[in-house]
Amino acid sequence: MVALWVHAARVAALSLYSATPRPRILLIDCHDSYTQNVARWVASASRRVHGSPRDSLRDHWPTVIGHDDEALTATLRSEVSSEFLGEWDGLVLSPGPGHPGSALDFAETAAGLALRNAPHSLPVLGVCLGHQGLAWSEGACVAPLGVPRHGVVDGVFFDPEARLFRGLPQGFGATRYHSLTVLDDRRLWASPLRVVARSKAGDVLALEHVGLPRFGVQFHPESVATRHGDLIATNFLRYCCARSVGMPVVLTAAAAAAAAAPKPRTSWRVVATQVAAWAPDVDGRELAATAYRDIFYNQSRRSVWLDGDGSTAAPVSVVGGTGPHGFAVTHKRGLSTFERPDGQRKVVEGRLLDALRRELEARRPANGPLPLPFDFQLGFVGYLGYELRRETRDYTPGSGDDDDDSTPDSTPDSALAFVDRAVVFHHRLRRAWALELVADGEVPSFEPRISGGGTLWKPPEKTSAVEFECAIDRTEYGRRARLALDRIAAGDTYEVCLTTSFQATVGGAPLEWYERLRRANRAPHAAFLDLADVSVASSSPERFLRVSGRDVEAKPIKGTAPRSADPDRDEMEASILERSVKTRAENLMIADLLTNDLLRVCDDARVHKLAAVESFATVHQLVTTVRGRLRQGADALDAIDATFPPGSMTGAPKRRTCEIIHDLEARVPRGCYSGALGFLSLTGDADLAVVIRTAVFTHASDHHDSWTVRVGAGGALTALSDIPSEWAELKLKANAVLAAFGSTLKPDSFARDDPLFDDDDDDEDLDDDDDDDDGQPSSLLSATTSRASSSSSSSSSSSSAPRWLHSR
Ligand SMILES: C=C(O[C@@H]1C=C(C(=O)O)C=C[C@H]1O)C(=O)O
Ligand SMILES: NC(=O)CC[C@H](N)C(=O)O
Repeated sequence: MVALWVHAARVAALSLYSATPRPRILLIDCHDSYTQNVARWVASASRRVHGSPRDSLRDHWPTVIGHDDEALTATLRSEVSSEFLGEWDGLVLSPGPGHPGSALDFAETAAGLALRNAPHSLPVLGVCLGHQGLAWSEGACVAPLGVPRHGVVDGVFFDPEARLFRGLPQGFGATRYHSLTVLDDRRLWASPLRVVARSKAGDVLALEHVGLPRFGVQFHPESVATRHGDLIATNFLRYCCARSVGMPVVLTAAAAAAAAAPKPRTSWRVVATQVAAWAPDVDGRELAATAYRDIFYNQSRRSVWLDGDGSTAAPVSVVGGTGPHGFAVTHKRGLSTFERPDGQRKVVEGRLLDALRRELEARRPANGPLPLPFDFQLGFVGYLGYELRRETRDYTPGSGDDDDDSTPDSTPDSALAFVDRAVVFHHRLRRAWALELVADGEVPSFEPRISGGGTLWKPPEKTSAVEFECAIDRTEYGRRARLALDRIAAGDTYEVCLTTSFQATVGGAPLEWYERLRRANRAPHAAFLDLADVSVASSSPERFLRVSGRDVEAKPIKGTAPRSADPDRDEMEASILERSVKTRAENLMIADLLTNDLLRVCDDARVHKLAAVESFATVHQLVTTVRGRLRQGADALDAIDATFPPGSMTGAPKRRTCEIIHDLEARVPRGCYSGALGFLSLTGDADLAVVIRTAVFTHASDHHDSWTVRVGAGGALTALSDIPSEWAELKLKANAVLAAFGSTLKPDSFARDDPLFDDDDDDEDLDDDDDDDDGQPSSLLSATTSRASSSSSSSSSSSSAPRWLHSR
C-alpha cells in the first residue's frame, strides 16, 4: 500500500505532457481556501522559467494532496517516508486554519510529518500556517498577533541578503491573512531560522533556514493583491531545479481515454419558435410577468420565473413550467425524490449533483445547443439549499457538523423543477422564444400566446404591515459576533459570515408578495419559484456562478452601504464604501477564495475586477468579478461542487468556517437562504444567483391559505468589525425584503459604549440594558457546550428558544 503510494505519486508527477525538465512540487493542502491559488502561483512561475511557450499552466501544476489524505499520511508515517519525499524537487506547505502545534491542524497531519521527515536537500516553502509550522517544528513559539491582520496589504521590508526576495522592491505590498505569529524571542534565536522580513510594525513576515533550503512567508504571495509575488516563486523554484535531474517525462494515455468516453445517445430535441417581438416602449419584463401568470402559474404543477432585469448581467427573463416531460426533484439529507406530472415518485440515494447530471445527460438533445442568444434551453430551474454543502467538496465528512438542531418545516434542502416548456424573453433584442422538449416522433404542441398591454396585474397598493420576528435579538447577535471574533483571534478563521432569520405568517399568495418585492427591490437576479410545498421570492443582486460554454464567472459581493434619496449623500455612501479598509479586506478575502475555488475546475482563473461599487435599489455593494475557463472534462456540476456553498456566505477558509458557523448559528439550518438559485440548462450551461434578499414561503401548519415566510440576513465579520455596525448592516439587508411586506426594522438606538457590545466577556451584565429582554438565558453558549459534550439536544433547543425582536 505504502509502496503503491510512492509509485502513484511518481506517476502523478510524471503524467505531464511535455518533455521539458520541470521541478516536481508536492503541495500539501491544509484545507485553506487559498491553496489552489498557491498551486497556480507555483505553476505560473514554473512555466515562465522552466517551460516552453506551448506548455499550459496545468503542465506545471504541482501535485496537491490534502493534509488528511490517508494514503499520504500512512506513507509519511512509514519507514519509506524520506525516500518518498526524496522523489520530489520541492515541498510547499499551504496556509490553513488553526495553530501549527495542533495535531489536527498541522502537527500530526501530512504537513507536519513531511516537515519532520524531509531530506535535508529537499527545498521547503511554508506559506502562512506552513511558515508557522516550519518555525514551530524548529522549537519557536507561535502565539496570537494581538491584532489579527486579515485581507490587508502591508509593506514587506526584507534583508537584502534574503534569498527568497531577490529582485523584489523593498517594501513591496503583500496580503496578510493571519491571527497568529512566530514570536521573535529566545526560542526563535536558538533555532536555525532567521528572520528575513518584517512589517513596518516589526511583525515577523519571513524566515529562512541558515543551512538548508527552507523558507517561510507569513503573508500570502499568491493573493491577487500581492505585487511581485511571482518573483518569490521563481526564487524558490531555483532551489528546486538545482535538485531536479530533468528527467524526460512520458505522456500518459489515461486522460485521453477518459475524455473519449462515449456520450449517451438521446432521442430528445428542443424545439424553439420565436413567439413575440415588441416595440421599445413596451416593458419586456412586464410581458414576461404576464406570460408567467397566464401560461404557467397554477397551470403546471411547478412553475418558475427568472425575472432578469435586462441588464448585461441578466439580459433575459425565463418563465416556464413542468409539461408532459417535466418533473420535480426535491432533496433532503442524501435522498432525492423525483415526482412526475402524473404523481409517480421515485427516491434515489446519493449526491444531488450526481442525480442532476444523470438526468441532464439522459435528455441531452440530439439537435445540440441551438444557435439562440441565451444559455437556458430547458433543464433544471430551482434552488440548491445551503445544506447541500455536506455533499460538496469543502466538507469534511465526520466533522460532526451534520447534527442540525431542528428542521424548521418540511422544506426540502434543495428543490428544482425540470422545465420542459418555457418562454425566454430577451430584453435588448425585444424578442421572445418558446422552447419545448419533444421526444422522437412527437409533434410539438406548445404554442403560447404572448399578450401585452392592458392585462398587467398590479398588486394592491396598500397592505397592512406584516410583523416579522427575528430568531435572535441583538444581545444574542452581539454574543455570537464576539465568539466569532474570538475564533478569528485564535487563527481558526479569517472571516465569518454570520446570519440569522426573520419570520412571519402571511396570508395571500406568495406570487403576490413577489410582485411587491420586485417593485420594492429591483435586482438583476430576481426570481420567483412555485415548487408546490415551497415558494421562493428572491431579489438577489449577487451572481454565484455562471457557466457558459467553458467560460465560468463568479461575482461575489462583500461590502454593503445604504442608498440615500439625497444624491450627494448617496454618492458619499458609495465612495466611503469603496475606500473603506475594512470592506476592501472583506472583499479581498472572498476574491482570493473564489479564485481558489474556480481553480479546482478551471485551467486558470483570475480576478478581473476587484471590489467595484455597484448600486442596487436599496444598497450599494462592492462586487468582484472572477473568471476562468473550465478544464477539459469538467462540467457545470463540477464547478458547483468546487465552489458551493458560495464563499460570500461562509467566509474564509471555507471548510473550517462552515463548521464554526454551524456552532455559532446554533445548528439551525439556513435552508434555501445562502444557497444558490437559477438554472442548469440542457446545453450544459448554468447561471446561479446567491440566495440573499429572499423570502421563502412554506405552508404554515395545516392552513393552506396561510404561509410561513422566512427571510435570512447576515454579513461578514472580520477582525476589523465593529459589532453595532454589523448588526445595523444585517438589518439594512433584511429591510430590502421586509419593505415589500410593509415592514421596516428601525435602527437600534444605543450608545457606542453600549455594554451589549463591549469586548468584556463578563456575561453577567449583558442582559441588564436589553429592552427586548424576556428573561430567558441566551442560547449560544449552552448550545455550543451541549454540542461539545454531545449531550441531548433538548437542553440546547429549549435554551436556544428565540428571543424575538419585533419589526415595527
Ligand atoms: C449575508 C448577506 O449578504 C452577503 C454579505 C454581504 C456583506 O457582508 O457585505 C454582501 C452580500 C452577500 O454576499 C445577506 O444579504 O443576507
Ligand atoms: N492564512 C493562514 O495560514 C493563517 C495561519 C494561522 N491560522 C493564523 O491565523 O495565523
